[in-house]
Amino acid sequence: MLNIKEIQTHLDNLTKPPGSLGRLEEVAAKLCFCQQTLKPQTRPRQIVLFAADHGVVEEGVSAWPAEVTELMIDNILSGGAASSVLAKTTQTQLKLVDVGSLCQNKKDSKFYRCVQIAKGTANLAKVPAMTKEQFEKSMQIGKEEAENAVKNGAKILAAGEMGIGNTTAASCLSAILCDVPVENVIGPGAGADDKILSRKIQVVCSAIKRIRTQSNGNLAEDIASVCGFEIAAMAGFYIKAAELKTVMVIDGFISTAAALIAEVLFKGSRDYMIASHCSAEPGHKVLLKKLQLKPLLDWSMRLGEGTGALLVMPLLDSAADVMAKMATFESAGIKR
Ligand SMILES: O=C(O)c1ccc[n+]([C@@H]2O[C@H](COP(=O)([O-])O)[C@@H](O)[C@H]2O)c1
Ligand SMILES: Cc1cc2nc[nH]c2cc1C
Repeated sequence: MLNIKEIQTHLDNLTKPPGSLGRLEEVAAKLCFCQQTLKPQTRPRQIVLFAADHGVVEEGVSAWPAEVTELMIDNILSGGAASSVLAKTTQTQLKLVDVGSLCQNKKDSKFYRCVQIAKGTANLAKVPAMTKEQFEKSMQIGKEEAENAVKNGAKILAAGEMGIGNTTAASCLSAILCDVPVENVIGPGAGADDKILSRKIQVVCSAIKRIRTQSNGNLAEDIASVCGFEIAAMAGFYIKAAELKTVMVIDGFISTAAALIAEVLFKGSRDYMIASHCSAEPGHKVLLKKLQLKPLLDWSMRLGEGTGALLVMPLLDSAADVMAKMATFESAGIKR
């Protein structure tokens, strides 16, 4: 078993003042510890984007109509989305899994899987978004995706999402799991104006109230009642990645809500997580704090789709290369 002390000793033997590569050293150490080697690998790697729709959109909580989820699925698969572009730039294989969008027809792409649990969740403002069975089924799909990716050789995993309305679900989850006031975790999502925002606050407050007054104490059921199929699938994906001791890069607000579900249901998952960035969505900070993860970037991004996770892949490449390729003081003949 390679321990942190041995990894740190190697880092300090490399030709640089100890600690002078700052957080790059932290990332390098995490890769080494998770992979149990001083020569960690960051390729091949895979990002799986989970897409789904949300019944709560009918309450007027998003600046966009639900149809945009399908249009973006098409865009992602045909290479025009930010995630498609960044996946190419960073040489990360991208797959899209539809776990519950409103799409009627299957798409024609080898990087696509359609396993719709339902055509969107139920409206969480009125009823539970999904049953516990649907929640478990979504998690299972995520687990399968992580398992397949690792079987196919992926050394680094990332998940992302596409789902109009999913910041409302993620806000509910954040308020429940972090036990903070709703105002601390609600933001404009994909561009809500003041009117939409105040409706969103009402909807989230009443869903939380319903859970707090009607919960039978089963946390998984409470989570399911405000979750999204793509969020549950990402949680399953992260749990399986942790079980397989594989490093996973976490994206934005919604992905981090799923990461917290994973940690709650499978303690220790966070040890394999690297937080790529802190989104402009206010709840993201709250979730990262709860998970005790320090994001690599704070670039005011708020797109989702796995874009933050993709953006930091070259940082992981650099960390791995530093570890594996730098000269040591001894090999370079430098006395300390
Ligand atoms: O990941 C984030 O931090 C993030 C922050 C704001 C919005 N999004 C994306 O915007 C969509 C949800 O926004 P909304 O306003 O429809 O709930 C969904 O497709 C997410 O990928 C993502
Ligand atoms: C255009 C658009 C692209 C997205 N990608 C992720 N969420 C999104 C939301 C919208 C509205």
